[in-house]
Amino acid sequence: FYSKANKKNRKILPPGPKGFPIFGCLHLLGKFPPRALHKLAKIYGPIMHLRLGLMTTIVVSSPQAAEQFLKTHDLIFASRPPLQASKYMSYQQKNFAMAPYGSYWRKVRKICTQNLLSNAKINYFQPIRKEELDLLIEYFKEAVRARCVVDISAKLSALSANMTCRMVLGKKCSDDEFDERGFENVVQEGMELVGKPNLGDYIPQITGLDLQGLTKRSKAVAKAYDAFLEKIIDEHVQSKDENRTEDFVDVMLSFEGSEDTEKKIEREHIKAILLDMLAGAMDTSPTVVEWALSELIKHPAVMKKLQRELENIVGLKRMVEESDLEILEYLDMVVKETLRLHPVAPLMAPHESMEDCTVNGFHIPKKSRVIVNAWAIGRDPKAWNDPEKFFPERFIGSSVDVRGRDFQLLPFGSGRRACPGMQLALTVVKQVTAQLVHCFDWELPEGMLPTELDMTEEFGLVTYRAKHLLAVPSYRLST
Ligand code: HEM
Repeated sequence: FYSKANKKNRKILPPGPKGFPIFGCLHLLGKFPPRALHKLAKIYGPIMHLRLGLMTTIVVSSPQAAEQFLKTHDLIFASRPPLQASKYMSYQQKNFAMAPYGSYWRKVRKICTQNLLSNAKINYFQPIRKEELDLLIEYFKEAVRARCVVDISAKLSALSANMTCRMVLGKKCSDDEFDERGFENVVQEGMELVGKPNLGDYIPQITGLDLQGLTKRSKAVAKAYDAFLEKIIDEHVQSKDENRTEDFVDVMLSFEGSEDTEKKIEREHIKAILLDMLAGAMDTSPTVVEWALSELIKHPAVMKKLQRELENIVGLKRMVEESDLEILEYLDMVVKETLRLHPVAPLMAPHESMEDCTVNGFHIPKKSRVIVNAWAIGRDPKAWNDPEKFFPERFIGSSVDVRGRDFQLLPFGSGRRACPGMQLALTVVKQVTAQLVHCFDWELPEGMLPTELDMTEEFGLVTYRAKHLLAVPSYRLST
């Protein structure tokens, strides 16, 4: 009787590969973990258990399983695990993206969504985005005159840095006011460090050894960030210009002095949140545009079809305006298809369970780390026909969207921890992609054929192209 009852009450973890003592399955992650985990999920199933170091990790790899974790049991999985990189670079996880679930996270999410990421604020910053994009178009027009190759990846990254700094910090940031490596490089290094598996996060007993040198690098990046943010905040505090338009730093500083304990936040919180907004916006959107352009160059028929849509709706006598985006249906499909095959945060951000939970009959222990493999979900053959093919037409007549309602397409996540910057991101991605495709034809350098374009991915919290996208523009408009 006892043995029967025991069997009945036994908690069964999801299936998964057995690992080595101590290291667990860390060696299975390979160079590009989303692909390695996708392969393992084909063997063990869409809810898989792995021990990564000493940490219980659950990997979610199908739309149905993702719905269970991000909708049905959303609250239980709404926290984040502690990570070394965030400890050093985000002031002991005082930022918004990695804060554990609770009242602080709720307060910060509200401040950010109301004061930077609401539709009203996005519209308010529209002239800034237009000015910066116009400058980029002028730069490419110069390149047309000089008939030279341009580094699209580098220019997109600079465009995004300028737009983001102006929206968040109220001004562009030149490299010379940062550490000698330059602003964009340090932010990119920070993103890389957050995304790279750090052994200390998986085997806490060896954290102090810093075997990969990642903690040392995180501390150096944190020091550069801190000096920079202190300078920006001081400039805002000391500014006597009464005509200056209020930016996000001013808003955050108004909470520092708040009498209301519900709203009050300290200087370290402000710096951590500013960093989140910079990191959240700077690298993600340009990377999506970079992948979209790569796919369009690789698929000339899709490029032509998108250019035809722009010709019909916008015409060749003017550039694309943000107000045109609503009715550009094929552009919407191209962006969705890009995000399906290249979700720039392919493993999202890690979630952590706050309680024991049972999902599909499997026991998920409290404090498990949960990884949702958006990269694998976008390639699930049960959800997508011919999943490896770049084919925007698959969205014709389909209501599937990227906003977190449809679990087969999760580039921005879903549920409580879903991306709060989605609306801003989609506006920027669509506007920049449309403008570059409308204003220019693009040819690969040195006679390279579209089929020869290297599409290798470089894994990190944001997955970039391993090689910069280079191309030669020629101008299309009649103005
Ligand atoms: C195309 C661009 C972007 C993509 C693909 C993207 C994707 C994501 C994803 C997948 C997550 C994690 C969701 C989860 O863990 O469940 C996330 C979280 C987040 N994103 Fe984005 N994002 C983008 C742009 C932005 C922008 C422009 C901002 C802000 C200016 C931003 C700020 C954040 C923040 C603060 C979080 C953490 C939310 C939380 O933990 O509550 N993102 N994003």
